[in-house]
Amino acid sequence: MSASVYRKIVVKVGSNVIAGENGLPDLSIMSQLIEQIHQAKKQGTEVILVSSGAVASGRSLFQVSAKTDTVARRQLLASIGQVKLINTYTSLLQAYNLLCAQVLVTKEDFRDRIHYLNMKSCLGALLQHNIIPIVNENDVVSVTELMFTDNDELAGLIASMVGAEALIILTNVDGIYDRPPKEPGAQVIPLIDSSKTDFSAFISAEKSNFGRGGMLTKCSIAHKLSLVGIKVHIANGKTPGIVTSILNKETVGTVFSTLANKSKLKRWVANSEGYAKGKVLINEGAREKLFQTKKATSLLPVGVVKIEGEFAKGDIVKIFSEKGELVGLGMAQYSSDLARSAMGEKNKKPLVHYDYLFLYDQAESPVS
Ligand SMILES: Nc1ncnc2c1ncn2[C@@H]1O[C@H](COP(=O)(O)OP(=O)(O)O)[C@@H](O)[C@H]1O
Ligand SMILES: N[C@@H](CCC(=O)OP(=O)(O)O)C(=O)O
Repeated sequence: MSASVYRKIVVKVGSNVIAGENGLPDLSIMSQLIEQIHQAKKQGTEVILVSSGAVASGRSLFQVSAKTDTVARRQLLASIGQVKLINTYTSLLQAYNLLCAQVLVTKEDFRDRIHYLNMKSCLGALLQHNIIPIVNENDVVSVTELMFTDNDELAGLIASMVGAEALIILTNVDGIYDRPPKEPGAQVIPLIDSSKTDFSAFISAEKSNFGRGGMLTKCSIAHKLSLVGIKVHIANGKTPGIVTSILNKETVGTVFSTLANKSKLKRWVANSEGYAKGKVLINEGAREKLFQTKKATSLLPVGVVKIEGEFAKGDIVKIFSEKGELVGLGMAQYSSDLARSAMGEKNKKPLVHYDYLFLYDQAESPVS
């Protein structure tokens, strides 16, 4: 058996892969997936599974009355269905003498560095003990604005957190097509240059029956992960042996090229955009200095022209150029009040230290 191309991967499986035509979980697909995870582990790859499918599983157990409102309906189905989903994985893994762990998370758990580190050490301990973490959103408490866009976003955050080399997104199409998949002549794009950010030319907002975010979310996550050196594969989870094929370097599905590797701290910052508390506007001189110098440069108050919103020490802030472009993200070293008083002044402590500064550096060349 050849060694896998990756040492650590996150595999995300969508509701439409887990669920058959009738919306109920498809046992043969799930067992195929588990068999491939077992195979990957034998090839020396650590695997974290991010699995959707709680709502679909709930549907197979219980019929919610038509009068129940949409939020309660989802909570009900997901909370009932998650038990079945994890039990199904547990029994499928038993055949290989493997244990799994249920990890249910919310957006809040990614909000600050302490929560983030707690979750990270739990996942680390599970992997160390050869247990497969199976992650899903905690749909009981994650409602409306507290929700992740979808589990693709969650999987991206997990991949970044654990320092995975790749995220494999298993969906119900063969990859990203050069036009809506049902259009005649549509072809899968094998490799996408991650420095591109506009995917709207060939990706429609169309979603599969039970999907939440659609293909555009997958692309924007793939783009973000490529900036921190994580490869993203998008492939059809219903195709037998698909994970094994990817790990054996076969050309299947779509892969996003990666850009230069970044430190773990920068990975965390890079994936924290959704949690930013305030905005920092910098002048052109500061922007040039941050981008052009070969030296590690921190963001100093002298280059800051405006602070918007309130933030505390340790919060993530968005950094904008004077033209209004989002140029980066950083962790503030002090509060918005102190930042306002230091703004424009020389010889002040950096507002964002270089180690906690992530710049959207489009100039880096892809290293696919
Ligand atoms: N260019 C494209 N290539 C592939 N899929 C596309 C494209 N444009 C839109 N889609 C839609 O994206 C869907 C996959 O996203 P989604 O429904 O969120 O799946 P999942 O449940 O696996 O997360 C496909 O079924 C397809 O309908
Ligand atoms: N947490 C939900 C899945 C939500 C979700 O993002 O679904 P999908 O777009 O199919 O990955 C569930 O388990 O049913």
